[in-house]
This record gives sequence, C-alpha cells and structure tokens, in this order.
Amino acid sequence: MIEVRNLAKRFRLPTRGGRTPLARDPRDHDGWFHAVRDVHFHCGPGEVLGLLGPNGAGKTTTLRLLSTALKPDAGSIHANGADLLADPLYARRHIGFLSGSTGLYGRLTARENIEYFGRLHGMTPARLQRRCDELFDLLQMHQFAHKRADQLSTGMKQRCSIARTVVHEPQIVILDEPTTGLDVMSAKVLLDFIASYKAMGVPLIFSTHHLHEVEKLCDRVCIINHGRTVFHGGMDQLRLQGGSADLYDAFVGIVNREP
Ligand SMILES: Nc1ncnc2c1ncn2[C@@H]1O[C@H](COP(=O)(O)OP(=O)(O)OP(=O)(O)O)[C@@H](O)[C@H]1O
Repeated sequence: MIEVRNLAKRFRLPTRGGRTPLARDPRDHDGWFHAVRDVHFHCGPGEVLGLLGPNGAGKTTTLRLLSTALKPDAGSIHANGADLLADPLYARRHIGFLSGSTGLYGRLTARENIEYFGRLHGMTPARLQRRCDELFDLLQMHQFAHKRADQLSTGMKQRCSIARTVVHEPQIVILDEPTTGLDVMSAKVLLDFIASYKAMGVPLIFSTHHLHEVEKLCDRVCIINHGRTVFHGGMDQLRLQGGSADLYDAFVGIVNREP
C-alpha cells in the first residue's frame, strides 16, 4: 500500500535583475512556483492507480517525489508502513520507478543493462539469471536481448527500461507515461505487463494521457489540475462526479470544474 497526503513542492522562479517576475500562473506566489500544492491518493495491493491531468498539472513532479528523486516541502508518503521521507533508502530498495528518460547505457546490450542494474541491487547471479529470463518472457525481449541499447527502437528501449525498473522485484511500481510514443503493439506489451503486476498483487501507479488505458486497467484514478488533486476515487465515482458515462467527457467535466 502506498499513501500520499497533502504533498507540496515548490520551485524558485527565476528573477530578472533581482526582481521577481509578475505572476502568470495561479501557482506563482512571492517568487515561488508551487508545482504541487495538495496532492493526495492511495493505492493498495493489487490495485492500479492512474494519475491523470493536463500538461503541466504536476504528475511527473508528484511521481518524482514518490521515488524520492525530489524532496517535498510538505506532506507525507507512506509505503507499506514505512515513512519514505524519513527512510528514502526504503524507496530505493522497494519501489521501482520508471522516469521519462530511458536510463540505459547505450554501449551495453539490453541484457547487460538489466544485469548491471540487478547487480547494483545486490542480486546474486543465479537470481539475476532467473529474473532476466522471466522479464524477457514477460516483456517479449528475447529477440533483441543481445542488441546494444543505442541500436534499439523506441518501443524496445521502453521495454528494456521497464525491465530495468522492476529487475529487483520491487513491492511498489511507479511508471511515468510508460506508453508515450509507442505503437499499438508495443503499447500492448506494456499494458499486459501492468495487468500481470496487478494480478501479482503489487500496487502500481502510472501516469498517462490515454483514457482507454485507464478504462482497461485502473481500479482508481487521481486527477491533478494546477498541482492539486481534484478527483480521487474509483471509475464509477469518476463517471458520477464528471457527469458522464463516457470517461473522456467525465475527465473534461472534472478538469473544467476547477476554478
Ligand atoms: N525543476 C523545476 N523547476 C521549475 N519548475 C518546474 C521544475 N520541474 C517542473 N516544473 C514545473 O512544474 C509544473 C508541473 O510539471 P510536471 O512535469 O510535473 O507536469 P506534468 O503534469 O507531468 O506535465 P506533462 O503532462 O506535460 O508531462 C510545470 O509547470 C513545470 O514547468
């Protein structure tokens, strides 16, 4: 279970000649940009949570806070009872985080990349071998396992990055826009992967702009707008509060309702 409460993160706005620029965004205040102002949600065992919101809403910043790549200014994050802000090592060991960058070494093969990250997590050679075989099956990577990462297609690189993210069998998985830029077949491999994690009972959070993915996979949804959670709940609740049985219209209804 991962639980996020009242999360906030601000960034210093650049100054011009020592003066703070005029506020251009509702999140600009006194020389700070409040990228995340009040985000809350939870995701339990076997649940998939979809993190949605318009461009710039604060999704990536929120996920980076969860992965402890960024430190929040306020709020709390608990994972399986551990306080991630007090114990960031817990996050490194037990959370698998896929960020926007591939994080792969171009001169290593797909397999060497996964093995390298597995060794960083202290996995034994036997466990690593078993895990690689498992992941290569799950993500259909056998065909390009021995190709250099810098010679892989976008879809192959993304599968490789996901394998790297979960090589150490994390208890919680967080994926930032995992299917962006992928063709239908590559996206399907990743969506099947998410479904298999759900079946294993691992809480999984992913951000996306694709509502059909949410409809297919998510048990709950968190919609962020201007850095705030404006909706958190199940799919039926989303349709009810958004005023439409159509997910797209319900999403637009909720986002437009925010002042
Ligand atoms: N390091 C930073 N310094 C200043 N501003 C930042 C920083 N990181 C993010 N922001 C700002 O915070 C806001 C939220 O960005 P974020 O990347 O979290 O949005 P997002 O919801 O993931 O958007 P998208 O859907 O376009 O990926 C944006 O206005 C962005 O410019």
